[in-house]
Amino acid sequence: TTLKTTLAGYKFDNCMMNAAGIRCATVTDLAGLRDSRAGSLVTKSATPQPRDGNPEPRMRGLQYGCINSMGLPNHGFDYYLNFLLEEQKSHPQQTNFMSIAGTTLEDDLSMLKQIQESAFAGLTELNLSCPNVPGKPQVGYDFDAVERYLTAVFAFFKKPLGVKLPPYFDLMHFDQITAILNQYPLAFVNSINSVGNGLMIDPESETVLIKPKGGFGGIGGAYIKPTALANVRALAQRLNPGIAIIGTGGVQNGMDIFEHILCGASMVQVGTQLGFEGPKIFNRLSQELTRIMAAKGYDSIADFRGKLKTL
Ligand SMILES: O=C(O)c1[nH]c(=O)[nH]c(=O)c1Cl
Repeated sequence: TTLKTTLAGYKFDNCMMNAAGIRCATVTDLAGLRDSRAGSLVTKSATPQPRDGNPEPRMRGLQYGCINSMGLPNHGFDYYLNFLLEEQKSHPQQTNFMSIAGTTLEDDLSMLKQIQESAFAGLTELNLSCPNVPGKPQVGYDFDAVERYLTAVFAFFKKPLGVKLPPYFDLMHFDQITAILNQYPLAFVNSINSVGNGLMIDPESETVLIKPKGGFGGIGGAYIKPTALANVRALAQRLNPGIAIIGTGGVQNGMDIFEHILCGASMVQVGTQLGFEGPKIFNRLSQELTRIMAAKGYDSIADFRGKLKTL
């Protein structure tokens, strides 16, 4: 039984990795992921300059997941590109991802131009779905903007690139977004980001839990697995076969990873639960998934990827 996977022509020893934003903001965090059983790592979404992010408290663990309104705190584009370039020299056997989330198209294009001209040989994840920058709507919910962004990007960017999408909740929206995405040479689509602008309350103190945006924040964890699986499945059913899918959302155990792959994912990312358990979680998840596959008689994830049955 093997957990290895391929995505956009790149080989990974393990089909699981971190989700951008969780335990990946500093070199120490990133080295911890590299030294774990994860098959790859993705950096915290970068902006051209370092950002402090939103006022605290801005993230809270909950009974079945978490709420966050971090506001894109990060050490800036150069910090993460430098880490990834060093990694290529010290650990050439692992392919990594760089996540970028400019607050304007110009910022995204500027970072992509620097990636294009750099020696970075991994994959780029263009985050179109940060729900927590006050005053900035999610690009992923503005289909004309998605078209404008991808047309501008692919006018010059030749390295492997995918997009991180927000969750959609209407079958027409799945049709519309995939009709756009299928027009571009995307290496992958990563679905989903947190379910935006949820609200969690402390009824004792009759107060919201986080400070930014009156308490509104992105929801992650077990709460969002049904939405995540539906998005992975709907995209897999509609995207050109050349566009791989990364499944993200609601993963707590090996069976959740199995379900994402059954829906069509070639790589599965772990966020909230990684935040709770740390990179050692990939030992547990790998063991659990291996046991599930062995019990079902599957040797590799290709044996069951996308093979969800309907009734
Ligand atoms: O507030 C954040 O930093 C954040 N939080 C999220 O839940 N998803 C994102 O893409 C980002 Cl960029």
